[in-house]
Amino acid sequence: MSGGMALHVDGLTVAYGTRPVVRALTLPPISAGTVTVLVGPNGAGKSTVLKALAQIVPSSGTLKFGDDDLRLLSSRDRARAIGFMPQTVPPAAELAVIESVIVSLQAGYDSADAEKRAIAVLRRVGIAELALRPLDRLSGGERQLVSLAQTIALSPPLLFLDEPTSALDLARQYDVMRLVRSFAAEGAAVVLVMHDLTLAAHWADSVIVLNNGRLHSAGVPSEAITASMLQEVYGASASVETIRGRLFVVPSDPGASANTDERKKQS
Ligand SMILES: Nc1ncnc2c1ncn2[C@@H]1O[C@H](COP(=O)(O)OP(=O)(O)OP(=O)(O)O)[C@@H](O)[C@H]1O
Repeated sequence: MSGGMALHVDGLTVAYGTRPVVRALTLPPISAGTVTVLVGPNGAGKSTVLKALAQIVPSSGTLKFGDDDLRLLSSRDRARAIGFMPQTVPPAAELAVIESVIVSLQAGYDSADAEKRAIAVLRRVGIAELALRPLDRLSGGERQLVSLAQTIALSPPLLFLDEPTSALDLARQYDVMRLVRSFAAEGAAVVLVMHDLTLAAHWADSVIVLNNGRLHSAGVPSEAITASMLQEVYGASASVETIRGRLFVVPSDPGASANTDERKKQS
């Protein structure tokens, strides 16, 4: 943890038109040096919360990092302070991968050494070999990794990542989660939206459960991810098992095991 700094979200409210989507949301302080995962059903308001934190959508309420009011930052200071990775990767401009990272670097710094720094960022994300490839000729997963590289380029102390592993294969998911932990180890406060609760439980320090634009519960993964929460918030029948000290969400749909038995019989 870096000196007890924390992100404070108090009374956050967001409306699209006249429809409130996030309602007076107050979160537990999100400490620098930790990974927090925001979970909840489709439409709960997770992406909207991240966008409000990154000030991509207008909102009201308090947003502070330590003593700094995030709403008062200049656009350059904001680019240095906040990295936001959207759920949907923006349409590919006609740029090479390395150029897209240089553009992100230039949002916060003068361009000295930008190329060298961009290469270091691509290495860190494990995609240096893509440097000269045009963005619009990448696979979905490659494109998502480039989006992550753009987001972390300026090493911001606040990282907001919306489903950063959704297009990735299993090994790459683990790579990205390891990377996320390393940003936290270097002092960042990282907030991710994720749907995979088992993956979230393995990597997060805290889990925040959103339901219908409000805080349902929050805590360490074993406190927040429970069978009763899954039933209440998702309407899902599942149990939460601990295997070798790790938490797993296991569906209790009897149809699922019947299918498995059926498959065994057939093979
Ligand atoms: N630009 C927009 N204009 C109007 N309504 C929106 C807009 N974006 C989202 N919404 C609505 O706001 C609510 C919250 O959406 P949001 O994307 O924050 O949910 P989410 O929890 O991230 O969902 P998902 O898990 O499906 O990505 C939804 O009802 C959605 O339809």
